[in-house]
Amino acid sequence: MLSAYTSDEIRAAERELMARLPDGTLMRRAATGLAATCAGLLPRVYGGRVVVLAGGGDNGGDALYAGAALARRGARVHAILAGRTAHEGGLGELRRAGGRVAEARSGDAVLMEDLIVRADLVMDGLAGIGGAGPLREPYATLARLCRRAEGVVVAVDVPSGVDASTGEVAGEAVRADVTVTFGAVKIGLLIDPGASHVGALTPFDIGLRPWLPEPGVVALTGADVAARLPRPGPESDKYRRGVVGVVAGSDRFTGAAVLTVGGAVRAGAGLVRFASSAEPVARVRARWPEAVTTVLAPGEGIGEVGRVQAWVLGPGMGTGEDAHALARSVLGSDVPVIVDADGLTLVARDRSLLRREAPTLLTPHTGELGRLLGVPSGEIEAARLRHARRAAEELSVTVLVKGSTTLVAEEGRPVRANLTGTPWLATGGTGDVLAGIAGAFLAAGMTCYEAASCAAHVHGLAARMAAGGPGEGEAPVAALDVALELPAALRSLTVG
Ligand SMILES: NC(=O)C1=CN([C@@H]2O[C@H](COP(=O)(O)OP(=O)(O)OC[C@H]3O[C@@H](n4cnc5c(N)ncnc54)[C@H](OP(=O)(O)O)[C@@H]3O)[C@@H](O)[C@H]2O)[C@@H](O)CC1
Ligand SMILES: Nc1ncnc2c1ncn2[C@@H]1O[C@H](COP(=O)(O)OP(=O)(O)O)[C@@H](O)[C@H]1O
Ligand SMILES: [K+]
Repeated sequence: MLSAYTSDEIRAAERELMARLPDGTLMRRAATGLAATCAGLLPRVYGGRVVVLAGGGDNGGDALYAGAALARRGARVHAILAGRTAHEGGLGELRRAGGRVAEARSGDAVLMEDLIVRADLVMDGLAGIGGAGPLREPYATLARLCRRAEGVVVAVDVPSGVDASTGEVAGEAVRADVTVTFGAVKIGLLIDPGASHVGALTPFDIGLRPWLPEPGVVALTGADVAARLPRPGPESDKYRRGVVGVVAGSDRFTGAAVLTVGGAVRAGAGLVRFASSAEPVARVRARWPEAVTTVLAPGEGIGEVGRVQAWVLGPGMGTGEDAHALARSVLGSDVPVIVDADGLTLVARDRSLLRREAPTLLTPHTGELGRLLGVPSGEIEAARLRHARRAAEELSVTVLVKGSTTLVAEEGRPVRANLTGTPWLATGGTGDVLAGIAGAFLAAGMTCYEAASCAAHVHGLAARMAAGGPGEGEAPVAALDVALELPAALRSLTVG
């Protein structure tokens, strides 16, 4: 399990550790790790062109010391100072090692721009966990110039401009190829928009672990998911493995039904019971003969569908009166329910649907969450963590918020950030598949929190495998490809 922390938590741990070490030891450790990573990224250290962007704080100090270490190995190092002051020790050491120094406020702007653009490596030491609010000038201009850098951009601890505690980005921010982060992973490195500025995340241990608290955000690794996934034993039968009921689709939206059932079937449900109107039932029967189907008359509830251990409610079911009655019937059951898509629209309109004893998992994208909370989706995308937590608290349910970062929030537990997935998932119907996967896991007896976070992981993994990435050779995926790739994704997960 990967644990992530706020800036305040990191600072408190640093204080404890620093009190036990000679002055400057921690920064030396950080700079040593940073210099080693940078050396590995340079085509050749000797003669390599390195630019150090240094803010006025300790983040700049790390970068200056690391720059000095590279200069001692023969790199041509230029520091550009963004603050009115710079870290004294680091600056002195860089100068002694032969590094050149310019000040962003008074130096030759064209020359500095040229240095950044043409460097083999740019170290971003503008601001780390001490960064607050939108980057001011000249920090913002330097961060913007990093985008034009032809060499590799290495963020020191945190890409400058990214809020280390939340992943929020209020203005300009550095887009790094690599982020070397010290002591522990910061929450903002896992959650978009911050996460998409990080590049390859390279944690470097400086000994903070014993002083870190319980994390507020965690991420499951493949081994964590493998250890949690249901597997049939010798005594298993289809009922014990978990029967999932799916209420999805309508005469207008038949595909959502096929995809949701597909997610549940391919993720390993013991049995899928599917209930809807005649047209989606015909489509599901044709595509997934494994499913047991029931045609519902308009306005009819789930009374005749048979016993299930969990329901998935919503994809493509419509939002009219009959759909509302059907949603009430499903949410009136005494088993866990996943509410997705149209089901969420119904719940946003009539919150009383959520008054129930059994657990409920909502799986909104940011637009749907916006409707639930009465907040524009843009605000949710800018501050995902805050809104995921708020939704879980306000609605007293487990919430899986979809999008470029998927988060699972439940009151009293750390938020789980998902590390798998690919932007290729941004295509119609993939959310329906996800709801089906989570349904299979929930029916197998997992809690909403575990089912949601494991489903997100497996879904993201299947999508990546279907897309064929990372890097060259990727191709678009269709939602059904994700469902079909699920067994391969599940097979690839091994308990560590
Ligand atoms: N403590 C330790 O032992 C260790 C600490 N470590 C390192 O220290 C880092 C934390 O250092 P820190 O606390 O000095 O803060 P830091 O991230 O440099 O930011 C402050 C600077 O940024 C500037 N600035 C801020 N916001 C800004 C804005 N919006 N726009 C523009 N400028 C802005 C701010 O400017 P000012 O407000 O002073 O004008 C100030 O100059 C941490 O991330 C890690 O790298 C490691 O070496 C491990 C050991
Ligand atoms: N930019 C992105 N990067 C990674 N994953 C994404 C991105 N955009 C969407 N996704 C994922 O794609 C899926 C889309 O689900 P959803 O919005 O419900 O679509 P639909 O309703 O068409 O099924 C979710 O799992 C979401 O997390
Ligand atoms: K930085």
